[in-house]
Formats: sequence, structure tokens, C-alpha cells
Amino acid sequence: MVDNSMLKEIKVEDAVGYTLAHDLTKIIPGEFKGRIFKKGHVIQKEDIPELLKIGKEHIYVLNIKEGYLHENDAAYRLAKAIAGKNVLLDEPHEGKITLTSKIFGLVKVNETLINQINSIPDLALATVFNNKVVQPGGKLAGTRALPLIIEEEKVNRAEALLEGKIAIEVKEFKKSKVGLVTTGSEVYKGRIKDRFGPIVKKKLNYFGSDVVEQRFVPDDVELIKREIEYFLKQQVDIIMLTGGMSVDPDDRTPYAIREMSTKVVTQGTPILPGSNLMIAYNNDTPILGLPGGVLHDPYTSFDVVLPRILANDPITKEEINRSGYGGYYGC
Ligand SMILES: Nc1nc2c(c(=O)[nH]1)N[C@H]1C(S)=C(S)[C@@H](COP(=O)(O)OP(=O)(O)OC[C@H]3O[C@@H](n4cnc5c(N)ncnc54)[C@H](O)[C@@H]3O)O[C@H]1N2
Ligand code: MOO
Repeated sequence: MVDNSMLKEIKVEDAVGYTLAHDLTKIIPGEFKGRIFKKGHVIQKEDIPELLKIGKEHIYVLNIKEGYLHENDAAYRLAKAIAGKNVLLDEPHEGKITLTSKIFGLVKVNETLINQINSIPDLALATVFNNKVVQPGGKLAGTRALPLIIEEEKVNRAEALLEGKIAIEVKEFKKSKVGLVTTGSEVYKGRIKDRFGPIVKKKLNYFGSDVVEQRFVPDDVELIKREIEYFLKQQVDIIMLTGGMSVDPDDRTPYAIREMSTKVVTQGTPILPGSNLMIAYNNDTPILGLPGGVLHDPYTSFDVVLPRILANDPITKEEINRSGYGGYYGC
């Protein structure tokens, strides 16, 4: 418990000339919420009606003892310990510090660490979900100490937990060259026009990457393998294949991917649409089999996985197995 002798109450009418010990907030529902007086402001006669209007009949004068911290200082120390690569801090507003992204990138949040910090009484740290894609300036988290004066020991505990660990960081997207193999006799023989190429290209362009070449091939395992081999020789960053990912006799793409891979992370995901997505690697080169759903639905398993692959963020089978919870995007 905070020792009340550190807080002295003064009636607002008698407070002219005193310095505000913390930011003061005004809220007009639906219109405004924010700081109207900043910590350090010296109260003037004309401030009194405004203070009374936001419900302040008293202000605190603080005498913070050894071993305690003002909410602003606690928030700053917490935010500093939390912020990893490409994360910026603002100054405290109403005791809260907001963390934002310096870059367009993939947010990595360590959920376990966040829960450990929030288990320390009187600390509050709210973050966005892990794996969110953010723009420069995008908000990532907010943190504050709940009381105006907090035991320093609590902040020390949080700092010790965070020591040498990354709570929040933003990973950059690598500008990747993608080799696209489009299978399917109907496309190869010109019975229908390819629709996959432009869709994949648009999704890649959003992240600053591109399809460097698209090659068309009928549903034949050996011919599909040859195209994968071709792109490996070209040293593209990622190989993607479209068509033939499900259960028909002509769906040969997964066999070809399997044979050309040194590691298959998954063939299939519990994400809908896009359950037939395949993720594999030939050494360090990702090989993705894109299911037909990508042609039809705006958001599929491919959109879940693509930012991760472009940020070179490892995906495990264990994680894929957990991706069904919250992984229904409607189809
Ligand atoms: N009995 C089952 N039926 C289906 C399953 C299943 O597991 N059991 N999976 C479903 C899922 S999920 C998908 S997705 C689709 C088809 O998946 P494929 O990736 O194998 O796609 P295809 O069969 O090759 O083609 C489906 C459809 O899309 C057209 N297509 C393919 N490539 C192109 C292209 N480059 N441009 C334009 N159009 C293309 C193709 O002509 C077909 O009309 O299967 C479900 N069914
Ligand atoms: O794998 Mo399919 O794309 O779910 O619709």
C-alpha cells in the first residue's frame, strides 16, 4: 500500500501557485478525451473554474519518498524495458506511455512475458495481438502504473523479468523475389485465363515484394518438380505454386513440393478458407502451395502466413495445429 503521507490534498480554491503533480483528464463523451492540464503546470486563478468543471475540488501535492516512483517515471521505465527493435515511445500522457512502430512490419509480442508483467500488482500493459502487420506510427501497446505513486520494487520486478528478453518488436519485411509456378491443364492449355498471377502479385506488392517470373505447367509431378528446380537455380527468395492442391486425381502439386523439399512444415492448415495450404522449405527457400481458395476469398490462410514468411519469422507445425482457434474467416 502507498503511504498516504506522500499525498497532501489542497482545495482547488487555495491551489493557485501550486504545481500539478500529474496530468488531468477531461472527457466529453463521444467528443473528447485527453489531457487538459499537464504535470508541472502551475495553477492560475483562471484554471479554477475549469478544474471544478472536470470534478476536481482538490489537487495533490506530492512528497515522493525513497523507494517510490511517480506514475510517469514508472511508465517510462516499463516502456523502455518493453520496447524492442523498431519500437518508439512517446512521452507520458495521463500517466500512460504509448509504444508505436517505427516501420511497416510484423509485430512480435511475447504473450507469456506480457502476462507475467501484468501479474505484478498495479502494472498495466496492453498490447496488440502477436503477428499483426503495422504501418509506421501504428500503435503497438500502452503501459502505465495504476496508482499515482507506486513502489519502485514492482517496476524493478518487471525490469528483471524483461532483462535480455524481447517483449515487443517489429520485424521488417524482406523485399523478396518470388518464382510462381502455376499448374493445371485448363490454364496450361488455354481453356481458361490465369487468374492466380495477378492476385499473388498484388498481395506481394503490398509488402514490397514481387513475382519475378510465372511459369505454367500441366498437372505432371515431374514437370512441376522441374519448374521448382528452375526457380531454385535462379535463387529466388520464395517459390509459390498454384493449382492442384486438393484431392482430385489431377492434384499433383503437393507430391512435387514434397519431393523437392528438405522440410515440410505442413500440408494443410486448420484455417478456412485455405485449408489446403502447404508450407515447405528447400534448405532456406520457402516453398508454398497455394490452395484454390486464394482465387476466390479476399482473406485466407495465405494472408495469415505471407507476412510471416516475408519477415523470415519461423512457423512451426505446433503453431499451425493451434491456428484453427480464431482461424475461421468464413467460406
Ligand atoms: N472432396 C473435397 N473437395 C475439395 C477439397 C477437399 O479437401 N475434398 N478441398 C477444397 C479446397 S479447400 C479447395 S481450395 C478446392 C480446390 O483446390 P485446388 O487448390 O486443388 O484447386 P484446383 O482443383 O486446381 O482448381 C480449383 C478451381 O480453380 C480454378 N483454377 C485453378 N488455377 C487457376 C488459375 N491459375 N487461374 C484461374 N482459375 C484457376 C480451376 O479451374 C478450378 O475451377 O477444392 C475443394 N474441394
Ligand atoms: O484450401 Mo481451400 O483454399 O480452403 O478453399
